[in-house]
Amino acid sequence: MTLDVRDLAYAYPDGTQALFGVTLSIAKGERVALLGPNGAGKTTLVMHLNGILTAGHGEVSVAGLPVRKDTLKEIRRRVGLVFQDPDDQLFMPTVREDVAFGPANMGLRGADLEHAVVTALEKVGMADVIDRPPHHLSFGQRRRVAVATVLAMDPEILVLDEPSSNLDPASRRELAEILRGLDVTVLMVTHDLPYALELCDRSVILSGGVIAADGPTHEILADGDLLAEHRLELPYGFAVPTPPARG
Ligand SMILES: Nc1ncnc2c1ncn2[C@@H]1O[C@H](COP(=O)(O)OP(=O)(O)OP(=O)(O)O)[C@@H](O)[C@H]1O
Repeated sequence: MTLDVRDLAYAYPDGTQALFGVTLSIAKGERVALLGPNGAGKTTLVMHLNGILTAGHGEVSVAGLPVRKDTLKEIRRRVGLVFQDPDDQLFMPTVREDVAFGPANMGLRGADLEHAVVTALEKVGMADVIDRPPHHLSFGQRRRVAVATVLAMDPEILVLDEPSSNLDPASRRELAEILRGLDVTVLMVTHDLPYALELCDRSVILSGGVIAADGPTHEILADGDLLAEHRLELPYGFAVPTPPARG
């Protein structure tokens, strides 16, 4: 398994219990959507995946390596977290330096470093902005560069928080094409149910700090009662297509 979360429970220091024993496994190459209403615990779960939070009960491991204080450096290489706001991720004078930051920290230098940077930017179609300051780019371009900053580390799993938010329809579609084309395991937190359907065969609903459903996205999105129970809504008039029969 690329990601293994076992019985993870977590309460914030003020006593708010955000997770109540979450168990979730993701196999290599899967793309999984993490759905759920506001306050469900999605961000809290994601913050455990690369050790921003570690104080909970239970265990998280990435490609067999448990997330602990002494493994954090390697865990942060293995888990590429793309925040909702690219400006939380881009802080260097140029795109090149931002994308180089992670691999340089891992010890890459010279031609190897340049190769990692250029390859990551090519994967998101942003190689032509390599010398530009990130703050001169559009929001959609900055989001793609933010994806490149983590791809440059060659992660085991790419974790995206609301990847389609604030994107215009064309940028939204282009990012979906980029994500579909990557050869990487993906966990994507989203409120955008059509995006989950487009990109992820499997969806998990987290609600009230527990996993309420885990299954094929088209089945979950076709279950109106399940969606309503967890405050999930498809856009008006959106029909979930029936998947082709297997076998
Ligand atoms: N720093 C904090 N201190 C105390 N409670 C917190 C803190 N951060 C989040 N919480 C609480 O933990 C619970 C889970 O929040 P979390 O942010 O993980 O939900 P979420 O599913 O990501 O929601 P959203 O869709 O709104 O981003 C909520 O009850 C929230 O109020």
